[in-house]
Amino acid sequence: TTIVGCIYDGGVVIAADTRATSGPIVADKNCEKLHYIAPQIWCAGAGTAADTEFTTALISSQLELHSLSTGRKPRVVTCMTLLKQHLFRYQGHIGAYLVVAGVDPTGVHLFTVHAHGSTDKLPYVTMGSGSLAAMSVFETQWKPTLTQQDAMKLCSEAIQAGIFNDLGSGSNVDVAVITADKTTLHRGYVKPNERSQKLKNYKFARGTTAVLNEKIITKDEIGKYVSVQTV
Ligand SMILES: C#CCCCC(=O)N[C@@H](Cc1ccccc1)C(=O)N[C@@H](CC(C)C)B(O)O
Repeated sequence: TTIVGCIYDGGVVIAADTRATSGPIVADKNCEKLHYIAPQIWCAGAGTAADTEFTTALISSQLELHSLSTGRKPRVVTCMTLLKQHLFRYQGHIGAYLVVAGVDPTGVHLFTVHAHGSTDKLPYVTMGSGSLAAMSVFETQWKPTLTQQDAMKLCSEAIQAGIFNDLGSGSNVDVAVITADKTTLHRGYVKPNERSQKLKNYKFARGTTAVLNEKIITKDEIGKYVSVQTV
């Protein structure tokens, strides 16, 4: 996985690749790594797919209950604190590595939360197996004055660095843009690895493969050819 976050003068952008792996196998070529926490708080996840999915859903629920009880909009720092306390309690056994981003009444915020419970608050962040490729893009191109378009392009390029240089990352770029007035999710913002049309269509007419012999058998003779256990 390659996931990134970047603050700009009006909000925050997070982005992710869409590859899920199981060892050398690509288990999912288009999975979703950007998770909804609250209307203006979203989370990008790396690590164990199940852990990132369930942990973000759990904290989203806890944050909504907290927001209802306080009668206030949820804060990004509250989300980060709930996540770090949960993950710390499980001593790293919940393999969730998260970029938490959003806008709340106190401003624009971007955090990272690691599986063991450590957190960072930064203007730009990268995580996952492709994080070094992505960070090379930020360290060479980030600047304090970025427009929304600049930030979206920079995050997209950082994800593409992971997609093309890290085998744990691939396929498409998903992007979420969070500002004071709305959140926009761009699923498939860039699709740099779409398969081209196959050169030929490999549909062969019936009879292309010769039938060498044919045997008609009755239903109760099937047992001779196929072992079928009836439980
Ligand atoms: C099989 C299957 C479904 C996905 C398994 C699965 O969690 N893959 C993990 C790698 C991993 C981790 C721990 C144990 C085994 C395999 C994976 O692809 N993580 C990516 C992010 C998630 C959200 C898709 B990324 O960090 O590379």
